[in-house]
Amino acid sequence: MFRRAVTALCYTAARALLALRPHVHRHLPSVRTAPLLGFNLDSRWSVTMTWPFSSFQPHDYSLPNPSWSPEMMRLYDHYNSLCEQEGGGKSKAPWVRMPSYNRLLKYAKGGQCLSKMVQAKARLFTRNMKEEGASFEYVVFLNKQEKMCTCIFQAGHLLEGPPGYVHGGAIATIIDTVAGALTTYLGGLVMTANLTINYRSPIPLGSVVLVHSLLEKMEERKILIFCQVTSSDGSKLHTEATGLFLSISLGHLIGG
Ligand SMILES: CCCCCCCCCCCC(=O)SCCNC(=O)CCNC(=O)[C@H](O)C(C)(C)COP(=O)(O)OP(=O)(O)OC[C@H]1O[C@@H](n2cnc3c(N)ncnc32)[C@H](O)[C@@H]1OP(=O)(O)O
Repeated sequence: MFRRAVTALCYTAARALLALRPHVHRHLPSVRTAPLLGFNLDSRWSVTMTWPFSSFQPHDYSLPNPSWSPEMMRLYDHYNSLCEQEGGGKSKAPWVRMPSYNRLLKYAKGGQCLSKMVQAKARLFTRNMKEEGASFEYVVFLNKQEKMCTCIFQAGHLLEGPPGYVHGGAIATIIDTVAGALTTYLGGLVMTANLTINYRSPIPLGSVVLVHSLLEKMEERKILIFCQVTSSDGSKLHTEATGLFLSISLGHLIGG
């Protein structure tokens, strides 16, 4: 009974979201589900926020906070200056800042009847830390024309792996997140099927790096992405990765 109610609620939210969207890109049918992940793609390929559950606007974690270092702010200001501005300025600009929230689908149930406690407390892995600057501080900029993303990532002290350096799992997480953001833009709801990572040089804890994610190939449901993590000036290669993402239906997430 509860399970059916949750499923019905999800579909109702999805339908409400789709109704909000006046235009759907004709060549990418699965992009219809993108609003579920917190952003909306209109006919000009801009990204605008949607929030289906109430008039309450959730916190956008991709905006600057006091923990951002001068280097993080410098890069943020640089990419932000390349973006479309509210009110129509730079409307031809290819770059868009992607908003980022700490939950995606409020009543997701992971294919089973999750307890109300789990549902209420579920938070996106990369946005679950209250202390600003302690773990993942990042902002993703999307280049619509080039089908690529650049993420500015500041790795906080709780992401330590080897002493003084970032944990390989944390690096994999930010790569998965940035590639996931790009593939969500390109293909709607997606899941990571395969991630292959080569760690080339360690990332100092607390430093700011760039995570570049680029579309390599898109064949039906399969989206192949290439990623590189470099120092903030681009001179040092830290990590390279390829990722295979598969477009999925909403049913794959919320179970049958
Ligand atoms: C701003 C907001 C942003 C939001 C930003 C959000 C960021 C978060 C991003 C995090 C993303 C994640 O971590 S996702 C969590 C980690 N991933 C998972 O848990 C996925 C678990 N796996 C699955 O659920 C499933 O295996 C799927 C969905 C990946 C695929 O299942 P399926 O849909 O049934 O597809 P299936 O028929 O098996 O395969 C379809 C085709 O893909 C191929 N294929 C399938 N898997 C693989 C594979 N690993 N390697 C090679 N090829 C594969 C098959 O051979 C087949 O090819 P052919 O015969 O057609 O040629």
